[in-house]
Amino acid sequence: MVKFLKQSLASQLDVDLMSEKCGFALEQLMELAGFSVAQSISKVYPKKSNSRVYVLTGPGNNGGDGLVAARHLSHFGYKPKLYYPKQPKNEHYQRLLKQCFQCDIELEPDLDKGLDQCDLIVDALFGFGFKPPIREPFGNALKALGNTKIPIVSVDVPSGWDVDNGKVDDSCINPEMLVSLSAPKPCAKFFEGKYHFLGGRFIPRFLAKEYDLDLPEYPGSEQCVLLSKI
Ligand SMILES: NC(=O)C1=CN([C@@H]2O[C@H](COP(=O)(O)OP(=O)(O)OC[C@H]3O[C@@H](n4cnc5c(N)ncnc54)[C@H](O)[C@@H]3O)[C@@H](O)[C@H]2O)[C@@H](O)CC1
Ligand SMILES: [K+]
Repeated sequence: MVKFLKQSLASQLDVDLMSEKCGFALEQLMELAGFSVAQSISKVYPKKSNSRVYVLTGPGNNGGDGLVAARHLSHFGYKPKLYYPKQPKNEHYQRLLKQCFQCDIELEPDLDKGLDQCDLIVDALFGFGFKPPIREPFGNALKALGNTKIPIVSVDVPSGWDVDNGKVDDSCINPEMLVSLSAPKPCAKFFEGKYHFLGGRFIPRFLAKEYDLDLPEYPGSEQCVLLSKI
């Protein structure tokens, strides 16, 4: 079984990946992370019955993964829409959003309407950078996700959960699928959904060793691996 990467170490790993030590750019990692999320979704939710995907996109890199996943899902034949209430001004995010628009992905700022008209939700609001308490408008969005019956796919961390300790109360969201990125965070121990994937296949072997990560084998050239299925 893989080891869990607690919040402080996940941030440190991120820094190491993008330092001179490893030489990655954020754009590269995010592309691979988001692609692995889209690929995981395509393995579980057939596009015929789950084509309308509402991607809830947060203000940080977890949201960036959501934008990348939305673009790839569109290429795979799904019909994503975005909830993106806090759009960062920096060029990287502006480019990711433009790429979504060029794939005919629209914004749906009306949360109720977006949830009403989708078959699948991608929760890309917050990952390992989340620090409670929640600030609006995201409290509202999480409340809506906590009440819906539509399946939720959470990117890296179920949004609103404590990264190291899991659910903070009964109103927390219950994703059906979790795609952990690079390595599962400790909150994944409390995940009770059906499908737990690992994606973000970019950790160099020496770094995995340094962080004492026992990563599973990815099958062939796949970008994701199913860790457990209930
Ligand atoms: N090393 C990796 O594995 C990689 C991780 N990536 C993604 O990057 C994520 C981490 O990204 P970040 O460090 O940007 O963090 P997040 O995107 O998890 O969250 C940070 C953002 O959320 C806001 N925020 C934090 N707490 C809040 C609260 N209580 N209420 C409202 N807003 C709040 C912050 O102001 C910031 O904009 C990972 O979970 C993963 O999805 C990938 O993009 C790239 C590589
Ligand atoms: K998330």
